Amino acid sequence: MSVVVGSVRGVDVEGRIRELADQVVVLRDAYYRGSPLVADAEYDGIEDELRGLIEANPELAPDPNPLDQVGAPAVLHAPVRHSRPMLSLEKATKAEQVAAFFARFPGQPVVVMPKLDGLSLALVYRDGGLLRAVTRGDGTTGDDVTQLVRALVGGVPSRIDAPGVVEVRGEAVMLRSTFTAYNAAHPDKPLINPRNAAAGTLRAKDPATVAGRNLTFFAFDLDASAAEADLELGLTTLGFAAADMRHCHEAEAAQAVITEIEQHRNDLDYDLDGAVLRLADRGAYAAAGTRSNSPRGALAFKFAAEEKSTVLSDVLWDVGKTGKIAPVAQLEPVFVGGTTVTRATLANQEVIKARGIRIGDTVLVRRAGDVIPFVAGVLDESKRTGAEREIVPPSECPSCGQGLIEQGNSRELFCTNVACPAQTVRRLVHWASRAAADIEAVGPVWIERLAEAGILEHPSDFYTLTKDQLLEFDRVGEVSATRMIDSIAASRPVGLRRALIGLAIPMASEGTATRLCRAGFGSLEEVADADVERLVSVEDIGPRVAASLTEHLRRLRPELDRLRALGVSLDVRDEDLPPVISSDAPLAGKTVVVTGAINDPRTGEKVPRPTFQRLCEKAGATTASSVSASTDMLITGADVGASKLTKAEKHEVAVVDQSEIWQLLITAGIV
Ligand SMILES: NC(=O)c1ccc[n+]([C@@H]2O[C@H](COP(=O)([O-])OP(=O)(O)OC[C@H]3O[C@@H](n4cnc5c(N)ncnc54)[C@H](O)[C@@H]3O)[C@@H](O)[C@H]2O)c1
Ligand SMILES: [Zn+2]
Repeated sequence: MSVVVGSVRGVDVEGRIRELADQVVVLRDAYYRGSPLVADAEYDGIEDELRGLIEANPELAPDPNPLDQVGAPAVLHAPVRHSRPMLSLEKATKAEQVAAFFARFPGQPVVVMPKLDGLSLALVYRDGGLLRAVTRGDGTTGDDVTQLVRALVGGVPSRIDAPGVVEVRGEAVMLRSTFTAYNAAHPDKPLINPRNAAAGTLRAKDPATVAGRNLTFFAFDLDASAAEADLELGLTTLGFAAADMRHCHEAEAAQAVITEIEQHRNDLDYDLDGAVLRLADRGAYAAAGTRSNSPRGALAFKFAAEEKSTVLSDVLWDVGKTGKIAPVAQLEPVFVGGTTVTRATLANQEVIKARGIRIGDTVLVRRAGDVIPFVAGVLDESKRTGAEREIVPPSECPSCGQGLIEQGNSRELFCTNVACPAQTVRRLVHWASRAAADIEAVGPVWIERLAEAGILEHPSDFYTLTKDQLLEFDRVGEVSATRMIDSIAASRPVGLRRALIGLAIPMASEGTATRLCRAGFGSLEEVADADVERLVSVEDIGPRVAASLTEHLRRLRPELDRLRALGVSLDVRDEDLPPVISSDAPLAGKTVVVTGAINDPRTGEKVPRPTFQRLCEKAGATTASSVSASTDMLITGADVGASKLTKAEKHEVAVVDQSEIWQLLITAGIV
């Protein structure tokens, strides 16, 4: 499209190129200083348009061309020149571009790995000792951040077993778990996203000011005269955690790995914004050389954006099932994380205050996987017109009008009225939800109508509904009334675990319900009658959760009796008991590690690794994520990384092809 714009505007092309080039410079500068003005996806759009115009009109290329430059002329505290430039990467979004990359290097194996979203670091070792750690900077000169790296970055060995000068490059990321924990502990100064957090951490002048902001290093590049030719093997032999690399010999296999990485991007504890393809052989990579700002021997495949900016048009205060009143952002529709988002959470009033968010602001919205979209912060405050409005928390419940109470450090608001209509509806909707009783045919709209009519207040009321009662409502026929009654009836065997989930006890999670079942509780009444002491003896149940369980279940005790009387089972179900593994299970007592791509041999279909691991567990195995001395067996799928095999060899672990395990699973009747 950008090229069309250029040719239509004709004489304007030169002006447009200048405008875009200026924008790129300004946006990069802000970004590398730690306060981005737009989301990455929008910045990339500007670069793409500029690139398109310059390709169509090479004679109009600006001089200097910002697209030929890397990073930004950052403010450097302690400049260090790199041994060779730290470059950007050529970008691809289509399978044809992957095929073209393979065609350029016939016969060369390629590793495909996640493109981690952090910041790159060069680690220089001399005679085994860490000499310095340097940021990318403008690609030629970076900042010496050795002190900070020693204090805060995990995965950087202070000594390695290698002579002479060795340079390892990789990405320092803030793990998602660290990011979440940090923001929970510092509601007054939240970090906007893990990438920005990592970059900001290594810009600090004094490690003390960024305590707790721990980062993790994953290596993806190695310069050493006496190391293995294979990149991954070279890195892991020296003791570095490498980005998960998969060896591929042709474009199709690489494309499959790229797709797999994208599909599983949210199972990982770090952000990734794409996959990187790179020649596996270090010599071949070096021989391929570089362009003005990117190596020829690598290619970055970009994934769909998980962050975008949009306008916050309003804030509503939503009453939840536990009475919590939470701010919900109303957004101008924006396509992010694979769907169009119009609502996002704003957490609580303290978060709003800390992030300085106002109605009318251009905000950054983040949606990663199944995580509820949330407003991460305000972008570009200079866009404010003065028409923005403060976000004012309500002083009374938007549903029942009762005064609110504030709780905890983040001053969360609660309506404590047990008869609050909004809460009643939310609790009923929760009881009917899939994770609980799963009353599929009675959706939220119906629940609200039935509650308004006064015939639905407690979960037990579902089980007294009659077809005649339903037929009295507008637009309800015989068929839908029967469907609803049948669906309610089918939910009677709900059982201990899902009934407990359905009752939405504050602080009790789905995991709490699972653990109570596994700990030997036979019914919900038994949980309700247990004292705190017995509850805390269950693994992972602490005193606060136990107190909440006893308090709320005691209040709900009459409701449990009503449910029972109406034929609802609150007993533990077989499927919720710990699996019984007999000593003759085919993998009993074995600790196994699964690696590579797993396919069901009967259908040829791909099987996600966690699913296959669960099958192994059913066969008696304990699964682990990495090979160690206690591993009994490494189960290999297709395209296995060299490092796992080397490690298995080192620890004398049996390497077993997946086909043998499938055979065991089939014979034992597990699949
Ligand atoms: N929001 C903004 O205003 C703004 C402004 C400028 C740049 N940006 C963003 O910054 C990025 C700019 O590109 P860039 O040149 O910094 O990075 P890039 O996207 O070209 O990729 C190069 C970088 O990828 C990293 N990387 C992660 N995993 C890797 C792996 N396995 N192998 C090799 N490299 C790996 C390295 O740090 C390397 O420096 C883009 O994502 C862009 O959206 C945003
Ligand atoms: Zn209320």
